[in-house]
Amino acid sequence: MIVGILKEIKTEENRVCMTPAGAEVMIHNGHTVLVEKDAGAGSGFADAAYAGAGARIVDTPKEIFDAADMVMHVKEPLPPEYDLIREGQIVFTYLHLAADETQTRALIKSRSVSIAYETIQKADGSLPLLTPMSEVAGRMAIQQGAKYLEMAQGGHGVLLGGVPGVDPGTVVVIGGGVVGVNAAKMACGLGAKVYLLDMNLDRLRYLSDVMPANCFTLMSSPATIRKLVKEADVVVGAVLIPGAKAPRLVTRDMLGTMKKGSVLVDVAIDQGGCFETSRATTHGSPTYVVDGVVHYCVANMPGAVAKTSTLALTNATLPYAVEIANKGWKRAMQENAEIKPGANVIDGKVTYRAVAEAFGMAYTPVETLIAD
Ligand SMILES: NC(=O)C1=CN([C@@H]2O[C@H](COP(=O)(O)OP(=O)(O)OC[C@H]3O[C@@H](n4cnc5c(N)ncnc54)[C@H](O)[C@@H]3O)[C@@H](O)[C@H]2O)C=CC1
Ligand SMILES: CC(=O)C(=O)O
Ligand SMILES: [Mg+2]
Repeated sequence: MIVGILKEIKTEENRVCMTPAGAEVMIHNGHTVLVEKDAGAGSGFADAAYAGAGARIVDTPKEIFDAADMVMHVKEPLPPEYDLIREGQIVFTYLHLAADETQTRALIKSRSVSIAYETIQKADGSLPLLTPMSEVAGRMAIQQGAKYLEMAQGGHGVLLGGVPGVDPGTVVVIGGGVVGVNAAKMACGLGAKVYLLDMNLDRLRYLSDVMPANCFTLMSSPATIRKLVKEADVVVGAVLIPGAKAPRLVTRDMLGTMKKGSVLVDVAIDQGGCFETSRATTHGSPTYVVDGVVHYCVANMPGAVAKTSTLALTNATLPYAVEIANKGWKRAMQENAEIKPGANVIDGKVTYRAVAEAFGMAYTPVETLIAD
């Protein structure tokens, strides 16, 4: 198979979807790897390192889309790329379609085989290609929250850890999955008072066992969220219903009850966001203010710490990419039950139920497309 490694074009996105070490493994499996010029530069990988691993460097994304059987990215395809995607071409990357109807329609039109990192799923329900970036984004959420609490950044001037004789800040984390637990750990480490909310009681039992004493676990409900946001200095949105649009948990009305200069960090913005007033922002212009509350809603947070993130992401994606390249997408989905739910849009059909439901489109079970 010819595998194409595209350079990211999203604002301030410095990650790359495959390292030179990954390219070497792909090539040892008998594949040809094309790498767009400077694709790895933001993550510290020079073209020469890819060439040394046996990859071919090409000048333009068009050359990659024209030649590759499978194109890989980190972030979703953007409008300048839509018309370059070819029928039958495998597109393997984060897609987050339930929050993006334009992209969904573009992928339908392309008749490509679009496989989303974020819906590849293990039998225990975990999302192995989302987890590493959720670890990064969860940890970053507290760095960002702490920064935007500073007065020069629009915050109300609270130090999350407090100091002897002065109360620490209060952090409310909604969603106790990978993002949530990583955010809560960082906030606890700084010495903040941390509330960690989830809807899953077994998960709350586990969290209450493993988290430090300054982390309080609570069952998530509108009433609990309404009460806690009034006290919060930082609220982190970290919920997920896999593949679906995020539920709106902090409403416009609740926002009005929050402290001026408090900070919302909506990590779930890539699935549409879990605060009613959230809209996606970029690293170039990461925040805006509504009702005096600073909103940070960057949809590709890990892109800002690309050296860590690229390594963490490619550790997770490479085995799946190699399996898809070795077997082709159909056999990979027939033989690996984790890859099958990655199918989002295939040959013009929406094959992920939550995406179809988000836009009232017809749903085609992927099983009907991979049967021999
Ligand atoms: N903005 C960015 O750069 C990044 C965003 N993300 C996003 O962060 C979000 C969270 O991801 P993960 O932590 O990996 O997911 P996860 O599946 O590990 O955790 C989600 C948690 O939310 C809980 N939940 C669902 N509904 C809830 C509700 N109403 N109240 C409280 N909890 C609720 C679930 O029980 C689960 O424990 C996803 O949308 C993911 O795509 C992840 C990485 C980077
Ligand atoms: C998960 C995701 O969207 C990201 O890492 O950018
Ligand atoms: Mg998008």
